[in-house]
Amino acid sequence: MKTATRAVSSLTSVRIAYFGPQGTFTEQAARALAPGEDLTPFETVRLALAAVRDGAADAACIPIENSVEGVVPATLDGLSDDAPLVAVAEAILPIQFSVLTRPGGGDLRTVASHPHALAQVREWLEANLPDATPVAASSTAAAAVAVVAGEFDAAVCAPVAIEHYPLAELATGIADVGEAQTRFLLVRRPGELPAPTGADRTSIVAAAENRTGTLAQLLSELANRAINLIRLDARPVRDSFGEYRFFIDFEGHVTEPRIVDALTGLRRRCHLRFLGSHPRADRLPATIEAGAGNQDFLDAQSWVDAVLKGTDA
Ligand SMILES: O=C(O)C(=O)Cc1ccccc1
Repeated sequence: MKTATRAVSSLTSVRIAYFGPQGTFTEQAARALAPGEDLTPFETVRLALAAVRDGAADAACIPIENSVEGVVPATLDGLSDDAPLVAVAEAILPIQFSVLTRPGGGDLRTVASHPHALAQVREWLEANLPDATPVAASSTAAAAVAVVAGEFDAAVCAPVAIEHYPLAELATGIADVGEAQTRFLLVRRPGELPAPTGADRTSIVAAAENRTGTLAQLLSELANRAINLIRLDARPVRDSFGEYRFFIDFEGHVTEPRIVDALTGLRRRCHLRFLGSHPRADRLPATIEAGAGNQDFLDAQSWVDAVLKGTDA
């Protein structure tokens, strides 16, 4: 299976929490992001993140977004609540599914999986298992565990799940949308940042006030500096209906002068949480427009410094 990853080489002998149980897509991503490391499964994204926050794990691997279904809400909420965590690496996995059942067959009345997985095989299920009721499970592999326990009749899983559970493969390689991909993050407590590569992603959460033009003003801080926006999602703040947090990803790394300039502009306008700067799994280099490169920002700063010193005007 082709996997695009940017691994963090300094991650030696660390304990990695991942969204499990064994056999999830997230476990595959964790193996790609932290090869050879000690991996520990957690039942939910929130528990994996809590393990990093309380020091039980040094990093956590979690799914963040899917090309078909969009963001994983539990991940966005888990990163914006509680103590800050930052992403230090990402992996993008191609996603296809297997349908697993108990050996020996029997009626297939229920089919369980993670909601993102069910949404990605809806047409296949309607055509092939029209009598099976889809049931949400906490993860694809949790659905396999439940099938082994007799709670459901079939599970939509990662193809590797068959290696972990005593189940039979009813179908494999299925996906309503070919080329579906999911992006995963490796997150740690704030500390040393991965070095800039020229093909980086910076992620922030902005808690903007509900006023006319607020979001446009935030985005203009990026647009005015020719910084390419690569993701924008809103999540409700939960305790105040109609209020949202904006998850904003853009090209570039927090150590670059053009990004520092944008972040200070954004910070003046609203409360921010920094969610990390790390290499992009797709290795797409940042778009740099004429007059908006780091040297242009440094030159402009030098001119202001010279004006202040009285050596230029
Ligand atoms: O449940 C899993 O296996 C996960 O890792 C989450 C997920 C679910 C569906 C597609 C990609 C990732």
